[in-house]
Amino acid sequence: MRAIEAAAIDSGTVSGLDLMERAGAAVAGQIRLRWPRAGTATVLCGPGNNGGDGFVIAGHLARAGWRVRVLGMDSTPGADAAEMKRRWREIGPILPLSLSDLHRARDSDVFVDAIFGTGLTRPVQGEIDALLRHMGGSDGDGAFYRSRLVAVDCPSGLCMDSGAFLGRPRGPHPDDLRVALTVAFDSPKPGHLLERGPDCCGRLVIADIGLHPWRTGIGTKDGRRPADLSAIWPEFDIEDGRRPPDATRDRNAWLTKRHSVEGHKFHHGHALILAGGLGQGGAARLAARAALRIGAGLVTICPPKSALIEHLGPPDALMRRPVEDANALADLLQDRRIGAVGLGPGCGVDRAGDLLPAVLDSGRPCVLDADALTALAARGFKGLHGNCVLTPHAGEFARLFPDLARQLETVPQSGPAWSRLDAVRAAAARSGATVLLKGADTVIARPPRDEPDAQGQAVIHSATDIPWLATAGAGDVLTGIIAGLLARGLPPCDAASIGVLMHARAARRFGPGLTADDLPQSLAAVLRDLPRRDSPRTRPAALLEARPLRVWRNW
Ligand SMILES: NC(=O)C1=CN([C@@H]2O[C@H](COP(=O)(O)OP(=O)(O)OC[C@H]3O[C@@H](n4cnc5c(N)ncnc54)[C@H](OP(=O)(O)O)[C@@H]3O)[C@@H](O)[C@H]2O)[C@@H](O)CC1
Ligand SMILES: Nc1ncnc2c1ncn2[C@@H]1O[C@H](COP(=O)(O)OP(=O)(O)O)[C@@H](O)[C@H]1O
Ligand SMILES: [K+]
Repeated sequence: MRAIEAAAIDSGTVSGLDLMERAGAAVAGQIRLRWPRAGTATVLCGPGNNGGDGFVIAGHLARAGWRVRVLGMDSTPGADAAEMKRRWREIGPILPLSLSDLHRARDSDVFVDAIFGTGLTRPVQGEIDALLRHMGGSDGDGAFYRSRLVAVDCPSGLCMDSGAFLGRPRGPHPDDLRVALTVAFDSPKPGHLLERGPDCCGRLVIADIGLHPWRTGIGTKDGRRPADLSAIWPEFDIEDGRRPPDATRDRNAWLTKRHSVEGHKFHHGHALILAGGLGQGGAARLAARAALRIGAGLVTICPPKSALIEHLGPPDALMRRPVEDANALADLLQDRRIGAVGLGPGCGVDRAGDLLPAVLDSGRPCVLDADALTALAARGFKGLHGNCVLTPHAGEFARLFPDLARQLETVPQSGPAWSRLDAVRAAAARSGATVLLKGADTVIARPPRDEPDAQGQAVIHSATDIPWLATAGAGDVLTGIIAGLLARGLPPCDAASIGVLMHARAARRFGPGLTADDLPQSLAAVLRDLPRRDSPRTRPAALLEARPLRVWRNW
């Protein structure tokens, strides 16, 4: 964000003061939209530019007829914030940013948290810490403040790179400041989507402050985006927010129409799903059904011979072929038409460990999940290659990468804190495979390549609005979706990212009461409704509301 802002300011087209004015105006506008009757507002201003935004907000609300109280610090901010502070002083006083002055402001309809934003570098301490904890609720009236709090960029104390509160143990904490509305600028940041972010930010609104040209590269002097940003801003696509960009619509057309009119089923790929012993077949069958639904031309499920009987029922579209051991699998994989392999769900750790070398030696794109990950943790990463996708949940991730998982649990003492994004990128670099860490805040990273543009590309997918997706077998369905997309020819990181997106959309579309069995069926409806080139524009692009957090973000 800082690099984009710097590029915008360096271009001479816009000044820091302009950006601050736009940011403050956007927040004031959101407040007036949600509290249409002018009331009483208390604006809490910190020492930096976040505080600068606060002074702008105070001015806008005052001019709109609100009674505004500003609490601020006795500090000398940078030039832009100092100018905004000076302008506010022409309108009203600045009271001390203290707990006692906050208590005197309890008649307020709205409290604006403009204390810290993206510039937080260390845990908050002293009087401001006490004030934030009071509003958070551990020793105060949290529910009272929560319904009235509007955060500028983020709730203060939250690290925007990680979604962790600096100085606090990871995970929910009674002191965490949770707000009703967060207005952030230009784009959601990782901290809005990861860990505590979604819960603490409340309703998240992304306000456009005119930085697109420097995000996408249009309008910079040499016509390119700043080089160091290319890896983190390749795509921007918020579901339901606005008409999808061309790349997304091309992708949607590909997903629904398949390749060409002349194509036959083999052109749409053949996926192999390996299954386990008798009585364990459900997980693999879920994966196989999902691979069929996402559009693989053929899907074969491969249990050992003794378990074949378990797979004789529907779906009839599924092919069955017994695979006894690694040799049999290696023979089968001589067939070049088999485009991808799914290994792990319901396989049994021993069988998965036995079959794993044959899968890896074939060089075939593969998804390794569940028991295959446990087997992998025991044997190490040798043989993994760039066409492998690992799909661990948190427990499996800790088995595979214990040091990275431990680092994610330490109390962060400085910003930017080590994040899930960092951990998954490190895991991808170490294993040489695409890694997908499952959860409400799924993170996907591919191993770094030599080209600078592609280095460490990662994706965050937020599914905090669909808790019913956390149901037995949902992960098996995801394995099948990704295997199906790999068989259809998508590169591993794309197959993983698009797979997660389709998986979540299927759950969202079905709604509460979902079981994993419903997901493949629901996928058909999702594919049917994907916006395509002729889809109408649904909302103006200026304000993107990302709540429920249906944010698909490619970093
Ligand atoms: N740049 C732009 O063009 C635009 C930026 N915009 C806005 O600016 C925000 C970012 O501004 P920012 O970089 O000034 O950081 P901010 O979050 O205000 O805090 C920094 C201050 O806090 C201090 N500090 C840090 N940690 C602390 C602690 N634990 N306890 C105590 N102090 C602590 C730190 O001091 P220092 O670390 O230097 O000692 C510094 O003084 C961004 O979120 C958005 O709202 C918009 O206006 C759009 C245009
Ligand atoms: N709180 C949550 N909200 C939304 N989705 C979740 C949540 N927790 C987990 N998920 C998703 O649910 C699925 C569960 O997969 P997994 O843990 O492998 O379960 P299983 O092994 O039972 O299939 C994953 O896609 C994961 O991202
Ligand atoms: K803030």
